[in-house]
Parts: sequence; structure tokens; C-alpha cells
Amino acid sequence: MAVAMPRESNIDTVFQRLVDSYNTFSQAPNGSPKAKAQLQSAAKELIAATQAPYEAALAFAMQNALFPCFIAAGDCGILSQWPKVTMTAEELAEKTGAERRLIARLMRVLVGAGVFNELGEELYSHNQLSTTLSKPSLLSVTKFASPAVARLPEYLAATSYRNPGYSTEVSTPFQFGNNTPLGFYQALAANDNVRKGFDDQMKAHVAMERAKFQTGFASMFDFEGEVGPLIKSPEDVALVDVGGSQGHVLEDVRKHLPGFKGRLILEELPETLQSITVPEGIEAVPYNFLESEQPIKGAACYLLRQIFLNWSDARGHQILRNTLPAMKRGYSRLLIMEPVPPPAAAPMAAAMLDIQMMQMGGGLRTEKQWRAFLDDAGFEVRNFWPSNSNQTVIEAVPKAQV
Ligand SMILES: C[S@@+](CC[C@H](N)C(=O)[O-])C[C@H]1O[C@@H](n2cnc3c(N)ncnc32)[C@H](O)[C@@H]1O
Repeated sequence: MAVAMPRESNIDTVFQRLVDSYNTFSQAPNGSPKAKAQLQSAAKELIAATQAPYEAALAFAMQNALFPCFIAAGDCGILSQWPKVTMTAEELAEKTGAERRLIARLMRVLVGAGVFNELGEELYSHNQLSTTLSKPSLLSVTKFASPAVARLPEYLAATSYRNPGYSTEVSTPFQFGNNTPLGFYQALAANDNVRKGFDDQMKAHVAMERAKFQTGFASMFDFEGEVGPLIKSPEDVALVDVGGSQGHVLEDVRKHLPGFKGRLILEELPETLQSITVPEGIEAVPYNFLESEQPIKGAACYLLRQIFLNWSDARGHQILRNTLPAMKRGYSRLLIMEPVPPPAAAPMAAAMLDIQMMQMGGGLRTEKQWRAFLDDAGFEVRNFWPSNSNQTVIEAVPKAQV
């Protein structure tokens, strides 16, 4: 006679929490990030509740195998567009030159992690995750950023566990992990292929934000209401996107706010500007924000999206010092867009992004850290504008004007 397994006493409670979180999520307007984070956390809790402690610990520790399988699958061509909707391990072996038995082993891990669907013995199909991970730009950037992250423990031990970025005299984890004197963006500039992939990744966020959250950069801040009245003549500069990559933020504004007046200026490193097609209606100006003073004076807004997370406080202050003299008191404002993690219960994606940024000596800042960081550089925060994507807009002005 079968003996019923004793059930973990808290599974029912955890399951109920998952149902409640689902109900909140499904009723929340426009995919609320908080409701989404709670649902994800409840789903993880349910998995954990079904595992014995040692089973959970082993599953956690052995995740070190996942990343190498992902990279190997990318390198040998499993993660690529397939000629057919379903492929067997044998067909993948023919396509890639890798041995069938090895492919089956790599696929077991990837399928277990939700990459690819397994339809039967050694029979697979792509799913949304594997299709997205197959993008050459994503693969090349991930590989570029990996050695420094893998060697973080060594770096942290060598620097006596100081928070990376504590000194601009000390190599960053990126330099240490890659045995190079070049910083992240200098190394990127020396590698055309990866740099192009990086720029495409940045641009891909626009499509993702619009598709997933029915929102875009243009609607994360009330550009028309807040900035519109400041623009009196077509010669006035409305937005300078500093380090704006391919100009996708400005393009989004141009496209989705047709009534928004004023010049839109994209500033980027010369090597980036040389390799992109600047969108119509956008002016491009080569500029290195670490090396010299902001050349466009008196713009209504200086926009820095996903810039400060790449830099330590010291380098970030250098960027702000270079921006401040160009700002017209009582008129210009600074708009910073990046993820701002809550003081507790940060989403895992933000925590992971923070560690990726650690390799450059940068990282994410909480609201309290942003206030202190900007205050030290002579700015005062006017507002934190949350959005239903992972980005927050931080609006700040030079201190003397408030
Ligand atoms: C994380 S990306 C963000 C791009 C864009 N703002 C966005 O949100 O999509 C950082 C950008 O900063 C640019 N950058 C890096 N160092 C720079 C420097 N010293 N001066 C100007 N731009 C720089 C890079 O080329 C890159 O496009």
C-alpha cells in the first residue's frame, strides 16, 4: 500500500501567497513592477518550499554549470536561428559540428533553465527565451562582460573586500578580470563587433519597453508639460541626451511627442557616432563627458540615461562637474534615468545588474544614495518619477536655484 508523503507544513501557506500575489498582479494597472516582483518572489518561495534544505543548497551551488552551458551553446551555434521549427540532437549536431551526445547534455541543462522546449527524447524547439538569447549582440556582450564577473571573488580578496570604485587609483574589476589597463568603454571601443552589439542592446530596450509595458521613454517623464513651456524658439535646445548611444531615446521623444518643440541633441563618444545612423531630426555632437565641460550651454534638459550606474561616485562627480557650468540657473534641469532599487526587497534583476556594474567600479544607487551623491556635487533632487518599467527618472537642479 502506498504511504502518503508527509507534506511540508508551509506549502499550503506559500501556495496561498502565490495565488494572492497572482490576483494582485492580474488586477494591477499596466503590469505594476511591485506586483510583478511580489508574484515572482512568491513563485520562488513555492519552489523553495518543495525542496529539502540540502537539496536546495545543492541546486543553488550547482548553478555554476548553467552559464558555461549557455556560452558553449552560443559559441558552437546551438543558440542561433534554426532552419526548422523543431530539431533533434542529431540535426543540431549536423548543423553545428558538435557531438550529438554533448548536445543532449547541454540541452538538458538549458531546457531545465527554461531555455528551449523539450518535446520528446532529444527533440527540441525554440521558445521566447532561447530566441532572445540567440541574438548575436546579446551573446557577444555577455561574453565580453563575463571574465570580470567570474573573477570578482579574486578581485575582492585582493582589494581586502573594499567596495569596488572606492578609489580611482585602483584597477576596476573589469581591468583586473581581463588583465588590461583599458577601462570597460575603452576596451569596447577597441572591439568594433562587440561595441556594435552593445549599442544594439541599448537600442533594443526601447522596443522592449514599448512592447512589454506599453510605455516608452517619452512617457516616463512629462516632457510636454514640464519642458514644453520652456521652449520659446525653434533654436532653443530642449534635450541633450548625454551618452545617448544611437539616439533611441530622442527618437522615441520625436516620434511619440510630435508637438514637442526645440532641438534634440545626441552626444556620444566619436567612435560610437561614426558607426551609427543618427535618427532624422536629431543633431549629433561628439563629446567625452569625463574629459571636458558640456559644450551645449543652456539646454532645458540634460538627460543621462543609464550613465551613472557605470561609474564610481568619484567619476560620476566628474561628469556632474562637467555638466554644471553649462546649466542655466532657474531653467535647465538634469534628468537621470536608471533603475533605483528600493532600500529593501530589491528585485533580483536589479541586484544582478548592480553586480554587473560593479565590474566598472559603478553600481545602482538607492533613493537615499542618489540624494547624497547629487547633493555632494551641488545638485538638489526635485523629484523621483517612478515608471512601470524598471527605470526611474530622477529630476535634479543646481542647488542655488532652489
Ligand atoms: C549603458 S550605455 C547607455 C546608453 C543610452 N544612454 C541608453 O540609455 O540607452 C552608456 C553609454 O555611455 C557612453 N559613454 C561611455 N563613456 C563615455 C564618455 N566618456 N563620454 C561620453 N559617452 C560615454 C557609451 O558609449 C554608451 O553608449
